[in-house]
Amino acid sequence: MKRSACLIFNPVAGQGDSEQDLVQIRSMLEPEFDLDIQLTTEDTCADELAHGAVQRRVDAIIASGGDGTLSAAAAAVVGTDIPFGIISRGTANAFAAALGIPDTIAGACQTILQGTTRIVDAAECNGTPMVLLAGIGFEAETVEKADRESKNRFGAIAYILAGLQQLRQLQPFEVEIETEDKIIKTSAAAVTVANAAPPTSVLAQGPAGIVVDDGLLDLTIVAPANKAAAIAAAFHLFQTASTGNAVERNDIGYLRAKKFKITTDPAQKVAVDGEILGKTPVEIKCLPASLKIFVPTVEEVSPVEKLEGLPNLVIETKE
Ligand SMILES: Nc1ncnc2c1ncn2[C@@H]1O[C@H](COP(=O)(O)OP(=O)(O)OP(=O)(O)O)[C@@H](O)[C@H]1O
Repeated sequence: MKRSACLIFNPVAGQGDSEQDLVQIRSMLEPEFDLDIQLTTEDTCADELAHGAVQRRVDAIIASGGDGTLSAAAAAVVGTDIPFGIISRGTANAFAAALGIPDTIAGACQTILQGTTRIVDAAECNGTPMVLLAGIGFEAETVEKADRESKNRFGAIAYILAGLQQLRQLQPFEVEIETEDKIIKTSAAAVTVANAAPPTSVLAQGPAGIVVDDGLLDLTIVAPANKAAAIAAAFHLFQTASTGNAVERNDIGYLRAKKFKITTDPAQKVAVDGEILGKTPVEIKCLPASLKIFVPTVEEVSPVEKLEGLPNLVIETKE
């Protein structure tokens, strides 16, 4: 008998042809799964559909859409033992990048079909489930500026444009961060608490790698003195994220803990997994080993050599 799976599909996500995408997903998954396809609408959000599927005790829940759809569906699956599949069709696809899942439809479906699962941590921000990260200050303002129209026109560049626009109005704030064993007070322009983060979420990249199943959250504080320092700090974070080194600048700090209580003066906007949640204060805690996700059987290894395409290329193999 085929396994049952609920496919939650956002028909307006991303910039592709969603009818064609759905045909491709069905042709790959239906031979293996008895698919119950549920389309999101303006009023029926992915978490409502995923909650329904959890109650029906399906064998798998698969979400397909942008990061908004994926994190809303994941939020409903957190704390259950139902495996969760991700098929990204959005603008930034941070969810897939953070969890090491292919962002092509074929690669994502293949990952689900192979059936390998991994149990990862999730988190909770003021009671709302979170899988990736909470951005306080700068990032939340950027999320709000990268609106639907801008994403349709510019794709992922919308976030960079919104970030540059936001840099012009860099507003530092006072922050108090309380962990299980200390209270830290400082000034900051951005505070980011990550359970998992893609390399492109530069403001989360203080530590030398964010581990998604260590039972801990990683907090990064970015506190540049001016716009030039902000650009230098962002570039440094970008570099450290690509090389896997921890940051070494006085205006960037980081720490790890199971939970954080964060207050700011003045109150700052908070974005959780790319959606505006509200304003500070927030309490964020790790929910260890609470989400089972389909992952590739073999981790993709980045190639160590790339020579093809170079002009007049000759490669001689030595004896
Ligand atoms: N059928 C629909 N019609 C209009 N809006 C919808 C529909 N289904 C979902 N939505 C809206 O889509 C938003 C979620 O979009 P999602 O994140 O999946 O895609 P995206 O915005 O293209 O991707 P990204 O977040 O990567 O930019 C939610 O705000 C939801 O209300």
